[in-house]
Amino acid sequence: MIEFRGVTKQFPDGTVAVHEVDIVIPPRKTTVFVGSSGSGKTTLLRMINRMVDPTLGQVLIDGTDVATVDPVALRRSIGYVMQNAGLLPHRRVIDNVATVPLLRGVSKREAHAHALELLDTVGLDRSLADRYPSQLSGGQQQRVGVARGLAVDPNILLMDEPFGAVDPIVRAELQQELLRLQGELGKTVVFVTHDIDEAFLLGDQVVILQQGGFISQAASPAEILANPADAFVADFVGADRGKRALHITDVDGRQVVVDGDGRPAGVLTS
Ligand SMILES: Nc1ncnc2c1ncn2[C@@H]1O[C@H](COP(=O)(O)OP(=O)(O)OP(=O)(O)O)[C@@H](O)[C@H]1O
Repeated sequence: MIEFRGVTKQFPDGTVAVHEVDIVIPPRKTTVFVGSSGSGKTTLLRMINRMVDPTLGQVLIDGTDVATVDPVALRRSIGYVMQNAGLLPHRRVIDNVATVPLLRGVSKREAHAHALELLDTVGLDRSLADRYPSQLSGGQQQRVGVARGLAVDPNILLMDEPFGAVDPIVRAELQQELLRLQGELGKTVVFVTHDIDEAFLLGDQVVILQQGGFISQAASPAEILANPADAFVADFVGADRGKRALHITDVDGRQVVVDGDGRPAGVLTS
């Protein structure tokens, strides 16, 4: 379990990125931070592995304040996947995946064998292992980024807009892959996005942030849709514009569910 207790982050230039955040991130579930640009999502995420330290308050992992843990050791024990995959361009795919285990002292043979298994896990052919990142598609690079994040077998996987830079079709594939992986691996995933649809698809818990790093609501997608905490949330999730309002129409005796834009969403069965 990860817990933020009264966490505020003010940068030296005076910008308050995160304001008095209290939140519990349950284990083995996916929690998504969602909000518009500059609402403090990345800053919150980076406080988990001490890439950023809070100005006030505490971040605890299983009851231990991360401020008491060596930052390098902490970072090497937590998976981190970033936008554009963040791969090292002059290193082969297999070396990119094996980077952190090698730094932790795992033998090269073992690290490479595990890296090949991880390519299987993320749905990449092992024949790609010897390529360089520039010889892969954007979606393949992201998968390598996920494999690298999983390479130390972390309990916690941090993902910062990992699918932001790929086209919508590849993005939908990667989202489904993450759902599959999460079903198999059961990591504590903390995922950042500015896309509410992605948040609702992936999140067991969705945390909606406003400018200034305030949490408007933290709940399951169903709870947020049913009971948006305030007008900001209602607007952000599109509830008040009828975007997500579903209704039922009768087509040849079958009840078809149609969304606010008139698109069929499914058929009602009893
Ligand atoms: N090192 C820094 N120094 C000063 N201000 C910063 C620093 N890093 C972030 N900020 C500011 O803190 C606020 C929150 O930034 P953050 O990157 O956490 O937001 P975000 O929600 O992740 O945004 P985006 O979706 O654009 O990545 C912004 O106003 C940003 O300009």
